[in-house]
Parts: sequence; structure tokens; C-alpha cells
Amino acid sequence: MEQYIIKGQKPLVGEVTIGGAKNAALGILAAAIMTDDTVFIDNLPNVSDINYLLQAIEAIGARVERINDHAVKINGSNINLMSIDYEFIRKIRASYYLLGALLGKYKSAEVALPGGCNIGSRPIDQHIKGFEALGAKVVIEHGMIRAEAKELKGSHIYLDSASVGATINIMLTACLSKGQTIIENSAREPHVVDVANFLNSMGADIKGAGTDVIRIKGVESLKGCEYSIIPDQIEAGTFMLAAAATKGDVTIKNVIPKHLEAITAKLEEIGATVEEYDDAVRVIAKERLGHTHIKTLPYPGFPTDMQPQMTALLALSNGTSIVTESIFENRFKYVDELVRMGASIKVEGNSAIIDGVKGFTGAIVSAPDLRAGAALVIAGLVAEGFTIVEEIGYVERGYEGFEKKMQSLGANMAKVDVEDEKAIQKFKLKVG
Ligand SMILES: CC(=O)N[C@H]1[C@@H](OP(=O)(O)OP(=O)(O)OC[C@H]2O[C@@H](n3ccc(=O)[nH]c3=O)[C@H](O)[C@@H]2O)O[C@H](CO)[C@@H](O)[C@@H]1O
Ligand SMILES: C=C(OP(=O)(O)O)C(=O)O
Repeated sequence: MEQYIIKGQKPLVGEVTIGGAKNAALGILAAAIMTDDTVFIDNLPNVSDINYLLQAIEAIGARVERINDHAVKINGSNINLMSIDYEFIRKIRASYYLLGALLGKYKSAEVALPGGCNIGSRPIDQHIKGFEALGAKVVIEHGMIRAEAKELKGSHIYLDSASVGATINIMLTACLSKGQTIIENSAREPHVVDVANFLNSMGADIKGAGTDVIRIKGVESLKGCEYSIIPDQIEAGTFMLAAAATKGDVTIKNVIPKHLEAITAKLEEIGATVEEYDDAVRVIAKERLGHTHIKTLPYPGFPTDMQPQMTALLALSNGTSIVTESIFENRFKYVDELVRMGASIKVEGNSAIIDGVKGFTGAIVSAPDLRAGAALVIAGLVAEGFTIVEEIGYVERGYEGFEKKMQSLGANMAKVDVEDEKAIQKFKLKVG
């Protein structure tokens, strides 16, 4: 098992390039099997979630050809299994997109109930409501969810919550359903728009993605295309906050600055400088930052996937901040770990009340989920002494070469095997 070892208190300085968006890529890979033509996908992040989904796609008979670490060709013409096993699915949330994709293409699909980060109860009732509205019969049995339809027909669906997953899943099935589907209160996240753009490149007819009403006219079939995935908003945001927390100066390249506005606005409010370029942002923080209040909201609000990283930053800022988590009810599990590093945070209901401290001290901490792991890394980069972050498998679900990118910005951070005492000692000697 591997862990990160970090010697903190070095400002991050330099340039870092952001990879493709994990949460867009997951929807796009599922969509790619909906045609019998070959699809070429570029700017794919090389992270474990994507690799699990590619394995699941291969296991049902699709051809997956890795062109390089970030590009793949997929051909779904030989799919011979409509059932995705728990083995592939338990680690990733977005396995449920295969349900929407297979249901749309073959009118029948069976997928194990999804895993993903344990950040709340994460129901999928809105996905099911959408499939049923399109004419499918949906049954949950023995940990599997099965959807079948004689015919899929467009429908008018109002989502009770602006769910990213339900919006994408319904969009997938509706593309190959007869007639028009309207999704109201649809999610507006950049990755929803990217999946819609990809489907349109395959010949789908989707309008309104990025707004809260999406209109889909069903088509007979989809065709092959070449597509490059958008940059990862959350990876970019994580480096922005790491730069600010370490009082650094980092240019974050290959980003869409508009997607980062909620993060940029909060950084500026607490005293950091953010310079925006066409496809880059530069974050500079010279002094200790100030306090603010944040509530996570669907896009374009402050993303829940940036909540732990922001809490880590505010825990070091001057004054009292309140962070309210309004999307998932169990996304503060990392707070106790931050407290062990010296943070002063109290969780009351769905809010964290943060009294900023001047510094952290290194400790052995454990990542309870993906973004919480990133927050603990940020804390380690600021802390005095050595920090060890355990359970980094979560972090690797969504960050490609996290330690390498941090090293390139000057961080003293390495990934080492827990048992490899020699490597740990070597790191300690090297960084002093
Ligand atoms: C793979 C992926 O893209 N994951 C992202 C996706 O997760 P995911 O798609 O699971 O999150 P949703 O947008 O669906 O969830 C938003 C809210 O809706 C609720 N809900 C959702 C579906 C449903 O059927 N019923 C229901 O009540 C959820 O409990 C939650 O409170 O969006 C989240 C919110 O931006 C992000 O944190 C995740 O990183
Ligand atoms: C929570 C996340 O992912 P998932 O929905 O796949 O668990 C995330 O990307 O932060």
C-alpha cells in the first residue's frame, strides 16, 4: 500500500498543467459504446476511476485500444453482455452511466449498484424516475439494478434535485429514444455540457445543456467521432487553493477560467490575487489570507468537490469562517484529521465553523475520500515537519500524478510504499 510523505512549509511556485475532467470523461466513455463505429477520445485523465470504467467496458465486449496514456479508441459493435459485474463497479460511482448507455442502445441493461466516495447516502431515485418515464421497467434485486424496455419514448422529466448523474444518464438513454425528451431542473455543470457536446458530435440532437432545461430529440443511431475532453475544473481548483495555502505563485495551465469563477471569486475575497488568461489562471498569495463564508451549491455555485480543500485553506486563514455543505450530508469526515494537525474546526449539522490558526503541524492522517485526501495534502504542504497521508487510493481516483505535479512546483512530497522504510528514510534525508 502506498502513502504520500510530505515535508511542508515550502511555497508552491511555477507552472502546472491540468488534465482532462474525470467526471466528464466517465460520462463520455459510457456514451462512446452507444455507437457501432469507432470513437477516438483524447485528453482522458489517467486516473483509476477511468481505468476501472475502461475495464468494465472491455468486459462487456467493447474493444478498447489505448493510443497513449491520455487517448483511447473505443468500438462498441461487439458488445455481448448487458450486465456489469460488482467487481468493476464497487469502486466507481459513474458505473451507473453504463445503465443509461446500454438501455438506450440495447433496451436492456443490468449494473451493480454504484460505489464511489462515501460522502452521503447518494440515492439514484432520479435516474430511475427518468428511465421509467422513458418507458423502461426498472428493478433492483441482489445488489443489481436492471432496466428493460420494449420501446423507449421521449418524455417530460422534472428532476427533484439538479443531479449531475441523473441528468447525464437520462440524456444518454433519451438520445436513442423516440421523439423529444425534456429534462427540467437539469444539472448545469461543465461536465454535463461536455457529455452533451460529445453526444452531439456523435450525431445526437441535444439543446440547452448548461441551462436548467435540456431538450433532446431522439435519433435512430449514433456515429463515430473524435473528441477532446475539457480540462478538470476540480483538479485546477485544487492547485489554485494549494498555491494560496502555501503562499505561493502558481500558473495553472490548460483550464477554462469561466469554470473556475466560484473559486476565483472566493480567493479574491479573502485576499489572494488571481490573474486570468485565455486558458490559464495565476494564483498569488503573499500573506495570510482572510476569512469568508461558503455554501456548496450546484454549478455555477461553489462546488462540493472543492469543499474539503477550501476548508483546509480557511483553517489557516485569519478569523472565523463558516463552510456549509448543502449537497452531501457526510462530507466533513476529514475534519478530525485536520484537527489532529492543529486546525480549530467544529462541525455542527451541515456546517463547519472554522477558527483560523497560524499553522499546522505534520501528522499521520488518513484520507476518508477523494477530495478530503486532496485537502489533507494541502494541509501537509503547509504544515511544519512531516505529514503522512494514508489511503491515497482515494486520491488517485481523481488526480493524475498528484505528487509529481506538486514536486514540479517545488513541493517536498513523494509517494512511497508503507513498508518501504528505506524510501521513507531517503526522502527524509533528502529534504532535511
Ligand atoms: C462521477 C461524478 O460526476 N460525480 C460527481 C457527481 O456525483 P453524483 O452525480 O452522484 O451527484 P448528484 O449531482 O447526482 O447529487 C446531487 C444531489 O442530488 C441528490 N440525488 C442525486 C441523484 C438522485 O437520484 N437522487 C438524489 O436525491 C444527491 O443525494 C445529492 O444531494 O456530482 C456531484 C455533485 O456535483 C459531485 O460531488 C461528484 O463528484
Ligand atoms: C465525489 C467524487 O466522485 P464520485 O461521485 O465518483 O464519488 C468526486 O469526484 O469528488
